[in-house]
Amino acid sequence: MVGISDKCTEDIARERKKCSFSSTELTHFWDGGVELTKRRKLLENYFLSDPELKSSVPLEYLSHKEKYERSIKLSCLFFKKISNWLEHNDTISAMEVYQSVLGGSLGSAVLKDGFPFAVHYVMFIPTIIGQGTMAQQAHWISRAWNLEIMCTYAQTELGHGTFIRGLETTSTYDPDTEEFVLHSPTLTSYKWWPGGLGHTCNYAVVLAQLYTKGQCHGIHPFVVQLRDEETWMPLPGIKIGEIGCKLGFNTVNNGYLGFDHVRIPRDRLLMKNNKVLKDGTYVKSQNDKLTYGTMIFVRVIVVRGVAASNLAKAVTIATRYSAVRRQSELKPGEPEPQIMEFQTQQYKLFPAIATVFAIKSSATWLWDVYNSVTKDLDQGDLDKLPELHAMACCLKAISTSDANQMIETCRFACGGHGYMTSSNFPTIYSSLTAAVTYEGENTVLLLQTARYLVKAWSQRDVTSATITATLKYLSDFRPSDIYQPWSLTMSNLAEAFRLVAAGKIKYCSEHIDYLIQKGYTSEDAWNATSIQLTQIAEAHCRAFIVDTFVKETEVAVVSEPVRKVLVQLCELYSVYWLLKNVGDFLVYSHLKISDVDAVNERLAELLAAIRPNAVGIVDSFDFHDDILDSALGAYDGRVYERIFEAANKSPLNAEPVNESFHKYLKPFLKGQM
Ligand SMILES: CCCCCCCC/C=C\CCCC(=O)SCCNC(=O)CCNC(=O)[C@H](O)C(C)(C)COP(=O)(O)OP(=O)(O)OC[C@H]1O[C@@H](n2cnc3c(N)ncnc32)[C@H](O)[C@@H]1OP(=O)(O)O
Ligand SMILES: Cc1cc2nc3c(=O)[nH]c(=O)nc-3n(C[C@H](O)[C@H](O)[C@H](O)COP(=O)(O)OP(=O)(O)OC[C@H]3O[C@@H](n4cnc5c(N)ncnc54)[C@H](O)[C@@H]3O)c2cc1C
Repeated sequence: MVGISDKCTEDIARERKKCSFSSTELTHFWDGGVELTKRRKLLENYFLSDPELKSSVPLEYLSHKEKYERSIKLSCLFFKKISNWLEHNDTISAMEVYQSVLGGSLGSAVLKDGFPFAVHYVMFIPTIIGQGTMAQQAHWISRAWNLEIMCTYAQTELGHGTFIRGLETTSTYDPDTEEFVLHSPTLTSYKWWPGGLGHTCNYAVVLAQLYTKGQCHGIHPFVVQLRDEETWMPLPGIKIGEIGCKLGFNTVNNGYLGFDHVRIPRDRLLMKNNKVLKDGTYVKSQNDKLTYGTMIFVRVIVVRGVAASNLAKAVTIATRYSAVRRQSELKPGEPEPQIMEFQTQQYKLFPAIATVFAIKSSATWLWDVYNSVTKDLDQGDLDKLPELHAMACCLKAISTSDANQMIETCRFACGGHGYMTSSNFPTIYSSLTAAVTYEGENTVLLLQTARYLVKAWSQRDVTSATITATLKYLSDFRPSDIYQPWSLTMSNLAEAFRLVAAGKIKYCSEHIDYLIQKGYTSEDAWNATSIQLTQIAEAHCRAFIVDTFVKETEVAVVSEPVRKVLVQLCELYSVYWLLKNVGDFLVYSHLKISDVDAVNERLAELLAAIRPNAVGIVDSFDFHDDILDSALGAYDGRVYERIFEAANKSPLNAEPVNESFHKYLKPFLKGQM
């Protein structure tokens, strides 16, 4: 084995030397500034240096029950440590600390397979803020924030996750006792999935159909106590448990919950938006979709906190591995090349790197818009809610779906070793792929965006004076029939994405109208167009992402070498997605068949240009080795030693002969069984 390590470390060191820009500067850009990098590192040192938060036995070798028990122990230690930090440091806000802990990176170094407390912070508290009156906020936020209670968000049921108007749990108001009576009338009405619900939480926001004076008013949020605060026993009428093993999230303690006529006081209905008065009178809010606010919040944070962050990890592992792994021959007789020299390998890695930066720039836009719309909502101004909803839906869907596919591609890029748990791809993949489904299944979310786009198309002339920035290209749209020469400038590429989106939206709208004229109902026409409808949402989202990325590269306060890298990545993102959907560009943009060769050439040039900087770029994500947790992706490149060390942690290697030999194999081989 002597020498292997040196060769790998030399290979990766050489990569770093040939980098044309400062990786540290790109880290600062990625974090949002020098100060934010400092703060992130401070927090990482504080948590990751604590031996109590490290585990000697890898998670995968524990039983399901042991995994859960360890996750609770580590979560308690971890959150205790957060409280200690916040007590003694006021330089970093609580919000920032929780973001970095729950935001997919720091937390994953401690609990690889997810936190049972995550939904408490990410959904319960935001729901109280968004849906509770001032008095309810004062009561519940202080209890939840001080960790006197542990809470979850119980919306999905066994029978319905997407179609939340179809939820079956009922909450019927009884004016005589001024209570609501919660009930699960069927098996399919059992709550199913909420994180931490199984054994970790004693309170939940429960979404249920509100009945008062014999009338149903649709789904509303109620704070419900599930377990006794001392004994943790389920309260009378509460049927509760854990839903069992899953592809991932096995330490999140997702649970089920049923109610048998459980009574709760009237003030447990969160009444910021809708109210039930003592006598049972229902008072409706301006917009019944305000009840859906928490979902928007989570969709917004998933884009960067889950999609970009997990893809960045995967591509860091695969790129570093590709710099030290040598295989095959490029030219006969020459030494085996680093696998990153193969153009096909570059095509697996570099578009994923570009996608991380692309998602990040859109995520920043989305977060800013979310904060500004939330302020408007507090003033009663709902004008920008539809645009926020439409963009949160498509960005959540496209970012998680791209990350899902690209993480798999990064695993493929690592050959057989990518399939080892010690590569960390299984955990990265399983935690990301869940996001394709949770918080709104992606197809369903794309159809929400499509609904907004089709509506915007029909109104584009009437509203062109007030049209929002993300839709302006629809009112500017002129079909691309008039010949215009194709060019590979960024402005032409961005324009081509807009033309494709607008052209496809126009086609879908006309197709729906055509089917309706043929006698379809509008619902049937919608369903019969829905494949293309999901594609218009994707096209709109891609055009938006390209546009946002281009603008970011123009205004970023960075040195010229860093800007050059960003521009190359932006162009690669555009060219890659153009070629993936080349048919659409031929139909709807100025691209002609005779131009396609030049686009393919440009792709090859960009891959070659990014090649020398690839390791430097992924280094700029600056993942601590404990966060990456990968035998293939550690900073020093000592891949083979780490794979070997990880294999020797297998409990099977603790003894030379396993007892199953004596019990079964030997009698079997000797014909005695
Ligand atoms: C730092 C990062 C850390 C992150 C860590 C995350 C870890 C957490 C892990 C897991 C958590 C997962 C939690 C969950 O999954 S909770 C459950 C989430 N469930 C869903 O998302 C359900 C999806 N379904 C829906 O959202 C809706 O039911 C629907 C698909 C939108 C359909 O609803 P409905 O049928 O009522 O609506 P319509 O289609 O008829 O549309 C009516 C109009 O309403 C508008 N609309 C819809 N939704 C919203 C919204 N959220 N906000 C604003 N407006 C909305 C829609 O556009 C229609 O408008 P129109 O004007 O056209 O009539
Ligand atoms: C890891 C994980 C954690 C979760 N955590 C929570 C939680 O904390 N709290 C909570 O309440 N929930 C939680 N969920 C539930 C999650 O929000 C739902 O699973 C999700 O919203 C999808 O709903 P569903 O499972 O009913 O899928 P379905 O809606 O049954 O989807 C099945 C298929 O039907 C298609 N489909 C459905 N409706 C339409 C339509 N209108 N048009 C076209 N196609 C359609 C979908 O595209 C999909 O292909 C979690 C789920 C997971 C996987």
